[in-house]
Amino acid sequence: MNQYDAQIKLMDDQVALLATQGQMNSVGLFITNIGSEVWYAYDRENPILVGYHYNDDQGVLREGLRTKLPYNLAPGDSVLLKCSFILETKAKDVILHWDLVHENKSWFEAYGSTILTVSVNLSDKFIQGNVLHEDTAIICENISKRFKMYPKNSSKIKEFLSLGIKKGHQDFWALKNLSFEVKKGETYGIVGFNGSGKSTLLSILAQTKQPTQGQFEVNGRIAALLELGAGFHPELTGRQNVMYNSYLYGIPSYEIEDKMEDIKEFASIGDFFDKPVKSYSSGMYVRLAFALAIHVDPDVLIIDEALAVGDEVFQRKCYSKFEEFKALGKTIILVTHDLNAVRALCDRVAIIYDGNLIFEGNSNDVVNYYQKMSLTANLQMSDQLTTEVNEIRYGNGKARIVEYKLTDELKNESTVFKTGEKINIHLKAEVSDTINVPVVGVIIKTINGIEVFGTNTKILGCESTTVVKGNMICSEISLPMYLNEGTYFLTLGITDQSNGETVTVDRMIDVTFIRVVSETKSIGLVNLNLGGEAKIDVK
Ligand SMILES: Nc1ncnc2c1ncn2[C@@H]1O[C@H](COP(=O)(O)OP(=O)(O)OP(=O)(O)O)[C@@H](O)[C@H]1O
Repeated sequence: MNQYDAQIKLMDDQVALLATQGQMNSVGLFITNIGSEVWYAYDRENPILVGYHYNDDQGVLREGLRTKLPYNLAPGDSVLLKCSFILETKAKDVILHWDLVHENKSWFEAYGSTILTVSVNLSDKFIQGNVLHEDTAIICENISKRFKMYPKNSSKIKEFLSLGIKKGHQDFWALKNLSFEVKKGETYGIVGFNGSGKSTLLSILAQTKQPTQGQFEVNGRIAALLELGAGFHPELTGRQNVMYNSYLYGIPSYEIEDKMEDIKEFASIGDFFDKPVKSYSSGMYVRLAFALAIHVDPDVLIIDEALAVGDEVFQRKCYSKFEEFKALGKTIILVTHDLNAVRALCDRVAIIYDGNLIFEGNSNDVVNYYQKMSLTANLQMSDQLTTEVNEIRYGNGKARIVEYKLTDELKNESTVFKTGEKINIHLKAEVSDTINVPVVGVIIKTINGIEVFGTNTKILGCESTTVVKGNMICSEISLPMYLNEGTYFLTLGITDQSNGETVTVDRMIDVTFIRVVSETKSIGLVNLNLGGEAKIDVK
């Protein structure tokens, strides 16, 4: 068995390798302590990564790695350096030489790139003690990320050849001074509109991108499910990709070989496990990626939208894995547009808007706030930030709810109901503009925001007639309370559902709450014991 001294992770997209001539298709890394290049045979059977090491006649350890790119790079294209591998060395420092080459049938034909040389002091930089507080899983301080936007490929070459004197790019700040902390065992959600910077943030945490400014630290091993199939090589089989990726996670091959059958079983993709991943459906990609991520035994699991692709059975399997992870005190960072999943899974949530972290709080408050944000066309951040989260109300204003009350079966006003009893929800709204198809609705949620039930006057069979300015909408929705004992929040609203579209007219989120008491005990959110029967025989 090997004894590993250090794990090197080297990433820096600010110093990406740049092809300058010909078509390049491989990235090579040479590691040497004395500066002379190490050559090694290229294995065509295993084209993704070839590792090599030996002690030279002076007893110095030499290493080389090569990664075949799945595409050709043209002049002006660059490639992000990302490397994580186990280095067997007793040396205190090493020098890494990165370059791009063109690999032909039997040999590397030409060089055509800048060669990047990096000195790595292993003792200082990579064998560090844990500097975080032991309760903290992740801490980010003033993280910013700038991308360089080049109008044309040639702008990049021109800038490079002028040694940076002629600026050919514009700066784009995708993240601006983000600071937050995630505690160990927390499930932390990140929501935000398209392009707000969520994936960029996760890539930084997963260490596939570097922040331009700021610092962050992660306590423990991190596994990330980023964009679909990221990290998988299309030509390799699922099994080979598992080996390759676990190598990147810094897990020795004997350890992952022991887990291979479990990974295969969890992924449940049958014979496809031994077929090239380029033949996979998007669902299969996710199954393999998720199976791998949870089996590398991470302390922190990062998930970017990936689960939406899997089918329901697999999603349920993943959610039960989440629960297991949470129970084990592991930390999860989840980016998703599925607000119900955020409510159900996350302890705390952050909203990222235009690269800024604008709001952080418990999942229910943040999701309510975010829903309001989504419906507010012109977001004025300063106004939004002063809004009280427990008074969230929005809509196009064509009608306004002016009165609501809850009554029991005897029409007495109440907020306490027995399981099985009827609840009547009365609502009155003043109309200030024409609404073609007014529909009144209610949503019932648990304290932690899970939507238990929702209905509306349309679903319940009411005919809607057009209302105009000066009219009053009066509605009553009656529902049997089959909820289990507990406290539930009600959201009330009016929508206009003409022409197949649903436009929110007035919506009051979590405007009131009820308490449900139950004489018959049961488990879960609903109580079906009222009509339930049971038999037990002893034979
Ligand atoms: N490599 C890059 N070069 C230039 N701009 C980039 C790069 N990667 C991302 N961006 C830009 O940074 C911004 C944030 O992108 P990011 O993918 O992080 O957003 P997101 O919130 O994850 O979006 P979505 O919800 O659509 O996935 C976007 O404007 C995007 O165009």
